[in-house]
Amino acid sequence: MRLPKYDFGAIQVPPFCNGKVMPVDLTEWESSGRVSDFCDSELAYFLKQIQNGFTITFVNTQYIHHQITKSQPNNKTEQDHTHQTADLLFQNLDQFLEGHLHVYPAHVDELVGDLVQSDPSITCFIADTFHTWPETIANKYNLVNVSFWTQPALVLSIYYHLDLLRQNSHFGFHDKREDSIDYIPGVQAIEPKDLMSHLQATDLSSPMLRTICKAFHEVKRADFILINTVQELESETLSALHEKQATYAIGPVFPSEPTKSIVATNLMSEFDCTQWLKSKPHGSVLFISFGSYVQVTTKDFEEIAHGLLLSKVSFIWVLRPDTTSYEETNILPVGFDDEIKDRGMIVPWCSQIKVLSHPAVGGFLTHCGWNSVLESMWCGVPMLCFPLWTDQITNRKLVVDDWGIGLNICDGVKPITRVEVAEKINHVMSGKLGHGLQKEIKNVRQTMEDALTLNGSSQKNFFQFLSDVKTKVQTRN
Ligand SMILES: O=c1ccn([C@@H]2O[C@H](COP(=O)(O)OP(=O)(O)O[C@H]3O[C@H](CO)[C@@H](O)[C@H](O)[C@H]3O)[C@@H](O)[C@H]2O)c(=O)[nH]1
Repeated sequence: MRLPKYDFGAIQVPPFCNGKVMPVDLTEWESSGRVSDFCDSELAYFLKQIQNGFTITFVNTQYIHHQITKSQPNNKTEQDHTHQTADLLFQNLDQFLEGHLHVYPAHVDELVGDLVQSDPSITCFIADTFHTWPETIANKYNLVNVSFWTQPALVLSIYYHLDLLRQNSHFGFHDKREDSIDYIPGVQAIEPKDLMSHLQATDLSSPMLRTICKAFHEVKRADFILINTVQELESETLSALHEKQATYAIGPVFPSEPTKSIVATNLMSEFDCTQWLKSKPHGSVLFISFGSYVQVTTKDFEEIAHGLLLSKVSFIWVLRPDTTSYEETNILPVGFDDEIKDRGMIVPWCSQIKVLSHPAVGGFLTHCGWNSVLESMWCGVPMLCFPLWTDQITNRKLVVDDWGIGLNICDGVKPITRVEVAEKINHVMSGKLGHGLQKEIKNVRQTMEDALTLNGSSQKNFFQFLSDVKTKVQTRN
């Protein structure tokens, strides 16, 4: 079913909610290859699981839908309704967020209204926690409101208690307090420097902070919150959240055999690194990736490149075409290719989880995006942390300070230097330090595996969630 095109008015943002509405049998969808084209694999798998006893309608954005269609040269059945506004997405984040706040909700409202009218059996509404409108819309159409959180419980809990941070002058002031934050329920004392980057800002009127304040006000009124984390890893934080609201840790949300997954995580084609990895000794290769969209400054990029040369380790480096804002296509230092020869491999994209699970890989230099952290833990690969913004700053604390499964690449205050990069790489890849990290990460992997077994916490939480949703729906009816 395709809904009519909406007019996005004066603010030009990528068209959101009028994309593709898929009343899906995901089994069929997958075998027809459509899931594999889908860029948000977390959500696809999540939907597949949740299908248990439910019918799912998946609403995709028109922009993403267009990207998917474009990537399929043989797909002649889909019409292209999309404006070419994609580049605006990150070129002007503020403008994008203004659209997100002011234009988007009306369209979601209209879309959900149409859906509910055409199918009155729709009872439940699942949306990403960062959205600012779920409560209003769920209420209007009498739907059970489920918030889906894609970062650690620690990060959710901090956003959840923004009011406390403000009362204590740790957020929203120019001369913020610099002492530890020890009053967030279920959260051990945390330093202000470890807060998410958005909370380090002081301009409360910025579109980002307005979005955050509104979204985390809304989430308090959700009926249920699903979190892509593991109960045993964040038990105190989750218990404290659960006292306030029904919260379910159901992670890690990726296929139980991710290396066999047919779900691509991006529309860029994946470079196959297997043959190259086969030629390398066990645990000798460092994998480097900064996720799907953050950019590295040109200075940091250069220091990392030189640090790699100095370290002498073998590596695979994912360099997306937009990894830095360099205009030139060749962004690597002069002579880099000659120096690395067959020691290093640069790829535009690959299957990260396949690379991480290869025995030749012994370390991961990561920006600490939550999916990367989960995947690294799953594959038992110690991390070298280079957080860039948002939750990555706080995720680093979990990885290095709390779980002891990674090292900092730098102190986060002074700029990184090539010498320090090389030293840290060598620490992770060899010697006593590396072995200690490996021991800890094996325990974490075991915890994750246990959570996913039939009697494990994530499975149990998930079934509890399904049962609670059914009860809630019945009560409402
Ligand atoms: O060559 C590559 C590089 C990455 N990936 C995948 O891309 C995803 C990257 O996700 P993540 O590590 O979470 O990073 P971002 O794409 O940067 O994720 C955004 O969303 C996350 C979840 O909300 C946040 O934790 C991050 O801070 C935010 O930047 C992972 O599944 C990787 O396996 C690949 O498959 N191949």
